[in-house]
Amino acid sequence: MDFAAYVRDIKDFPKQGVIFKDITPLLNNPEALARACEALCGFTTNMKIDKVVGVDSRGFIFAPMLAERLQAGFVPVRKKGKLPYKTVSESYDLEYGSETLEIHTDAIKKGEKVLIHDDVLATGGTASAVCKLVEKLGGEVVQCNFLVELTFLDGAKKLNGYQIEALLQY
Ligand SMILES: O=P(O)(O)OC[C@H]1O[C@H](OP(=O)(O)OP(=O)(O)O)[C@H](O)[C@@H]1O
Ligand SMILES: Nc1ncnc2[nH]cnc12
Repeated sequence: MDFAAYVRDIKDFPKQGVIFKDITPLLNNPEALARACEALCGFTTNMKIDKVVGVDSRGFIFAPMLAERLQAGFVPVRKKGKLPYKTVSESYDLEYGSETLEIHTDAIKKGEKVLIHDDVLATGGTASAVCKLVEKLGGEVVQCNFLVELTFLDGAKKLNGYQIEALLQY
């Protein structure tokens, strides 16, 4: 399927100079949504996955669907101040700002195999912060998968040593 036909460019959002990859047309189309989910699952064939981590907020769209299909648990990584229990946190820069992400301390057990999912890999700041959070809890990151990778922003370099998969590359 031509997934690219369902991702549109929005110029200067959320800031001047950024070309925002908007995945809502893909979410809006039942066939594209189902095929995208299937393809993301396909990246993990023959892998044992205990937990799927989704990143606040657009990572929350597919990560629970992937978890259900992979018979894994779902773990939300949230922006600062949103998780109610004890957390560990990590601050980072992304394409258009900086942020702090948090995870519950009991969300991942030592040695668990973890798939990290987010909609977009841009500079890699977000995903590498999430890898650090998982590892702080003793989890093993077995793959980071994305709908979209903006290769010109070199996010893969920041994720050196991790397996990265993306449905679409620009
Ligand atoms: O590779 P990076 O440069 O770190 O950028 C990628 C991150 O940016 C976006 O999230 P954003 O923080 O805009 O939050 P949102 O999902 O709530 O829109 C996107 O969903 C990724 O999480
Ligand atoms: N250009 C972009 N489009 C959509 N999400 C993003 N997150 C970081 N950069 C982005």
